[in-house]
Amino acid sequence: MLKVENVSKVFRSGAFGGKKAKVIHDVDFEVKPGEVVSLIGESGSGKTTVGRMILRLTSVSGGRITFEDEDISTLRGAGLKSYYRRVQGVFQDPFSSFNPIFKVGRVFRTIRREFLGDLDAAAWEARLTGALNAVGLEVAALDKFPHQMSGGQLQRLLIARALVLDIRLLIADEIISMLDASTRIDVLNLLGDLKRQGLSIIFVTHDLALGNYISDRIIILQKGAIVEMGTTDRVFGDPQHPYTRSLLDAVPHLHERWSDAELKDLGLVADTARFGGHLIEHRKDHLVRVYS
Ligand SMILES: Nc1ncnc2c1ncn2[C@@H]1O[C@H](COP(=O)(O)OP(=O)(O)OP(=O)(O)O)[C@@H](O)[C@H]1O
Repeated sequence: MLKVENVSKVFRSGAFGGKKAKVIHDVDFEVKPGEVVSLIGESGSGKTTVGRMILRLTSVSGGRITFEDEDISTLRGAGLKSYYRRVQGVFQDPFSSFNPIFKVGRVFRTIRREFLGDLDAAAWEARLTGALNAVGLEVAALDKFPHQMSGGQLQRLLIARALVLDIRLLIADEIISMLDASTRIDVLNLLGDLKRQGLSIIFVTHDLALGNYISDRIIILQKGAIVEMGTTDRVFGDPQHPYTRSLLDAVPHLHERWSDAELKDLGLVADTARFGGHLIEHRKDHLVRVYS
């Protein structure tokens, strides 16, 4: 579905763009329908730049990106609009996506005007209600101002804004790093639900523990290059690259299960695991609670 083929990125700076910095080196990977792929790496490793290139927010310097067999760099006008109906991004700071002086419903009116002008009022209402319900919000939420909502609710609204379109791929760039533990679980569970409904997700994170929980495949980026890529079980269970190993070593207790006695002491069920220093209770693919 999405193919990122030998992509590189050079940023130019200085007078007349004389200074060049190559920040992405021959990045090559694929995302299949309904697949969650995590891009993991330290700050500055190039995760956001890769996501922005896929979203065409920044250009590609070398290689190419295709979505459903179309080279996205060639898309213009109606073709580009159609692309954004299928591919959308949600970013780290939800507050920055809303203008504080307008009610949050405005972002949905903008989306309708830009992409869904052909829908009549009833079809639009049905679509909007469906998208909001999918993220656990009511239409009444649209009447609030951003400051009247929590970070998690705003993040849900942004996901709903993407869902109101016919998206097939969501780029989720550090979308839970600013949320508190319980809201993180809500948003992760929501992503899990969307994946089960067939949505592909590129989950950008520096947090290996969360990448572990949510992804089918893991891509480890270091200084703009992929150093390791594979199924989540393989990368976490048998890391090949020293950089992956060092990232894993930095996460305490990954994969370590609490003993039954410990769980009993805490009054928890056995289906509980400890990820990255958090104790995560999960049932049937659903996170229930995180204990820090
Ligand atoms: N517009 C730009 N101009 C010049 N350099 C840039 C620009 N955007 C990003 N970079 C550089 O590209 C490199 C990769 O940055 P990027 O934001 O993609 O990394 P990241 O892994 O997403 O980091 P973080 O987790 O901190 O967001 C960094 O060295 C950064 O300084």
